[in-house]
Amino acid sequence: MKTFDDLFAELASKAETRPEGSATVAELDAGVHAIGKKIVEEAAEVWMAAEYESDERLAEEVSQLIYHLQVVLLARGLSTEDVYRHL
Ligand SMILES: N=c1c2ncn([C@@H]3O[C@H](COP(=O)(O)OP(=O)(O)OP(=O)(O)O)[C@@H](O)[C@H]3O)c2ncn1[C@@H]1O[C@H](COP(=O)(O)O)[C@@H](O)[C@H]1O
Repeated sequence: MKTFDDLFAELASKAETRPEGSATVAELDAGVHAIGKKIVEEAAEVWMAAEYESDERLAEEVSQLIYHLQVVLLARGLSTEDVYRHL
C-alpha cells in the first residue's frame, strides 16, 4: 500500500523526468493558481463526503486532496520535511 512519503517520492520523480501522459506533469505545468483551485475543490468534496457520503468515498476524496497538496509543494519546490517541521 502506498504511503504519503511513497506518493511524494513518486511525484517528485515525475516532476523531474516529465513522462508523457502524467497528470502530475500536466498539473505542475498548469501552475500554482490552477493547483490552488484544485485544492479548494477537493477540500470541498472532502467536506461534502464527510457529511453525506460513505467512509469509502470520504477516504477517496481525502486521498485526492493529499495528492493535490503534494503537487503544490512540488510546484513551490518544497519537500515533506518542510511540512513535517510544523507538525
Ligand atoms: N493519486 C493521484 C491523484 N489523485 C487525483 N489525481 C488527479 O486529480 C484528478 C481528479 O480530479 P477531478 O476533479 O478530475 O476528479 P473529481 O471529479 O473531483 O473526482 P471525484 O472527486 O468526483 O472522484 C484526476 O483526474 C487526476 O488528474 C491524481 N493523479 C495522480 N495520482 C497518483 O499520482 C501518481 C502519478 O500519477 P501520474 O502523474 O498521472 O503518472 C500515481 O500513483 C497516481 O495514482
